[in-house]
Amino acid sequence: MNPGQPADFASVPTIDMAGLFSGDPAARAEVADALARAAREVGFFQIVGHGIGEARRAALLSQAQRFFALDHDRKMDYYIGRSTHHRGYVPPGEESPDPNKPDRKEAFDLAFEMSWAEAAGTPMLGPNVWPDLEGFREAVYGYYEDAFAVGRALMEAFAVALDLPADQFSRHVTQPPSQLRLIHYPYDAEAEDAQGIGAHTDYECFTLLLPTAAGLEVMNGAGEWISVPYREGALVVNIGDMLQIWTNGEFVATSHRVRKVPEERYSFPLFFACDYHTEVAPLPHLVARDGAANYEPLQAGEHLYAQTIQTFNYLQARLARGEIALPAGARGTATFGQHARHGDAS
Ligand SMILES: O=C(O)CCC(=O)C(=O)O
Ligand SMILES: [Fe+2]
Repeated sequence: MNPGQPADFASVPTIDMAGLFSGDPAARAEVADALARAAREVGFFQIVGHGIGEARRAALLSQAQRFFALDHDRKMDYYIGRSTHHRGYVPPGEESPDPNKPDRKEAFDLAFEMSWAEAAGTPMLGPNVWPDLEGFREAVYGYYEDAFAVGRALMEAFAVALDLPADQFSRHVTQPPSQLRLIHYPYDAEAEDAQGIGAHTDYECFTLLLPTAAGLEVMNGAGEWISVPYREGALVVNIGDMLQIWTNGEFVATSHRVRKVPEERYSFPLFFACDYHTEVAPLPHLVARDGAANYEPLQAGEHLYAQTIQTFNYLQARLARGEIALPAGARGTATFGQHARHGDAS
């Protein structure tokens, strides 16, 4: 298999991860192997048996609906362009993986809760911005903590499946810039094939996404778009750039997109990152096995920051005014993933 390339898969597998939480080593190994196989061949899978209950998921959705139903002006009180460290409301048109095609979506962005002292001036880190809505913070951050725990279990299972110590990756996860986005894709019958989110890979280690409907499509090794079916209560997991590098391309950061939605849709991705200052380089034993390192190392937080600067209008404006700078050695967008090679036309 080519490093960083998925197989010509025709569907996205579903894996029951409950065995990971059992005390039975054989059950844990079986789940870990299934996860690693999917990470290698598809870069995407759905998980059930993750233990995040219906009440938790429903509370997240109802708070997101409540927030997005506010007047535009009220939402703009929390505009991300007012934040020093990328927290708050992202209005439609603010963000575009392809600058000529802005996404048709709005979002609310938060991340790992941290004090200013802990953030110590690091870009992307700091306290969250919370809307003045009773119960919002508890519901949303409660979901964050549950999904974060599932992410940690997955990360440890990936390490075990690669014959590494269980904490090989997770020891780099103490106060990471892992973001939870509440995304709202409004339905607009008039919109002419306006994409929900353009083709891209995710920048972090992996993403855990809770959607409310189908709509997500992923690109297989042949350049064909494959739909991810909606499965109530399942989380969609996909590998991001950092785990592709760490595994020397054994796990693939698969390109994905959301086209014009046929109905109103919400989705809640948690982008599971490692700590800002982590150097992510192909692991030595995988380089030895493969005979070469397939990727240059990158600095986790800087990769995230550089990609974010390149896709958000307000950060582009700060860059143009000289208020911020792109980290040295920043990769362009679409460095990872197959969509640049195949083109992202349907
Ligand atoms: O809404 C979705 O299903 C996909 C969202 C996504 O890919 C992202 O936010 O990176
Ligand atoms: Fe994504």
